[in-house]
Amino acid sequence: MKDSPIANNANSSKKVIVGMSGGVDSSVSALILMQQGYQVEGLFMKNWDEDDGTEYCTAKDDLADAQAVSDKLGIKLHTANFAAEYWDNVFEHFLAEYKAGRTPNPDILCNKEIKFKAFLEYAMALNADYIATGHYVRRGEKDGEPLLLKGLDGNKDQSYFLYAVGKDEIAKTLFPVGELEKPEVRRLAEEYGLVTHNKKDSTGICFIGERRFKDFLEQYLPAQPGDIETLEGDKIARHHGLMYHTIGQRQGLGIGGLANYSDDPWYVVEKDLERNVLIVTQGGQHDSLFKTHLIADNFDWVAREKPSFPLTCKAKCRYRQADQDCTINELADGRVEVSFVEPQRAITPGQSVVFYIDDVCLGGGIINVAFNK
Ligand SMILES: Nc1ncnc2c1ncn2[C@@H]1O[C@H](COP(=O)(O)OP(=O)(O)OP(=O)(O)O)[C@@H](O)[C@H]1O
Repeated sequence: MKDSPIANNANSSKKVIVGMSGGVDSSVSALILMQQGYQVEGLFMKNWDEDDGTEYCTAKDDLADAQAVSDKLGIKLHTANFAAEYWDNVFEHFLAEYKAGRTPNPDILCNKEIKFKAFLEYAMALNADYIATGHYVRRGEKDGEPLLLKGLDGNKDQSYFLYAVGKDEIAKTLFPVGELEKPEVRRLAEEYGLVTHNKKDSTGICFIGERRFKDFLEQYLPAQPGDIETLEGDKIARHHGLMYHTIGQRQGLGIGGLANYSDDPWYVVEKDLERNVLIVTQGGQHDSLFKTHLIADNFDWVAREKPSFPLTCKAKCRYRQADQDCTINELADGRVEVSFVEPQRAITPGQSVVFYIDDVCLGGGIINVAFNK
C-alpha cells in the first residue's frame, strides 16, 4: 500500500475542489488530481435535510468516509448544505412530474442545478480554478469550445446524466476517472489505502438515497387507485396509483392466475391519465411496447445553441441503452421529433432522450410522447 500520492508541479498554481461523496470514484478523483500536482480540497454536500432516523439515512456514514479519505490524502474537506436549492429546483419539479404521470430523472436536474451550479458557485467563491467530480465522462475540445465526451469505460459512461450541463460549466470541471476503467479506479483506491476502495456503487436518487421508493413517494403525493385494463379494454385488476408504474415495467402489477388468460407475465404499455387507468399486455416483447418516433421538449444543448436540423445522429432513451440511429427534426412549436431506424422498446415520458455523435454528447430533452407512424 502506498502512503501518499506523488505530486508533480505542473498544475501547482491551480486550486481544484472535488465533490467528495464518500464513494470510491470521487476518492480516486481527488487522489489523481493530487498526483497531477493540483492544490486539492474536497467538498461534501448535504442536500436533503430530513433526518427520518431510519436505515435509509446514510449521509452521516458517507460524510465519515469522505472525511477519512480526505485525512488519508491530507486535504481539507469543506461541507455545504444545498437542501433549500435541492428542494426548490430539483425535488418540487420531480414531484410535479410524477403527479403529471411522467417518470422523471431527478439526477439529471440535480447535476444541472446543484453539482454544476450551486456547488460550482460555492467553489468559485472559495477561489477555486476548477471543480472536479467522479463522473465517468471526459472533457474534449473543438475549435476552442469545450465538449462533453463519453467516459472511456463504456460500462460506466455517465454522459446521459450530464447532458443538461452547459459548456461553460464543463470548461470549469475536471473529470479524472472519466479517463479510466472502473476496475482500475478500485485498484488505485486499494493501492493508496482509501477506505472507500470496496464500497459498493451508490444507487437510488442522488442525495435522497436508497429508500423504499413507493413509501417515500406516498409521503408527498396521495395515491389515486384505479383500474388496470388490457389493451382490449378488459378490467383485470386495480392499481394503487399510476405514479408507481413505468412503461415497460413487469413486476408489481399484483396480477396473475387470471381466468381466460395464460400465466405469461404482464407489462405496462400505457398510462391513461385522463381515466387513471393502467394499460397492460402479456409478453415483454409485445408489439405495443415498441415505438419508432417520439416528441421531446425542454432541450438543453451542451453547446448552449441548438444544432441545425434535420440532424442524423445517435440517441439513448434511457441510461445504459446502446446508441440508437435516429434523425431529429424540429417541429413548428419548437419541440423536436425523433425518428428511430429501429423500433424502441418502452420509451417513457418524463425520461430524457440524449443525443450523440460518436463520443460527443450533444445534449437532450424530455420525452413527451412516443408513437408509430
Ligand atoms: N454528497 C456529495 N457531496 C459532494 N459531491 C458529491 C456528493 N454526491 C455525489 N457527488 C459528486 O458527484 C459524483 C457522481 O455522483 P454519483 O452519485 O453518480 O456517484 P458515483 O458515480 O457512485 O461516485 P462515487 O463513487 O464518488 O460516489 C461523485 O463522484 C461526486 O464527485
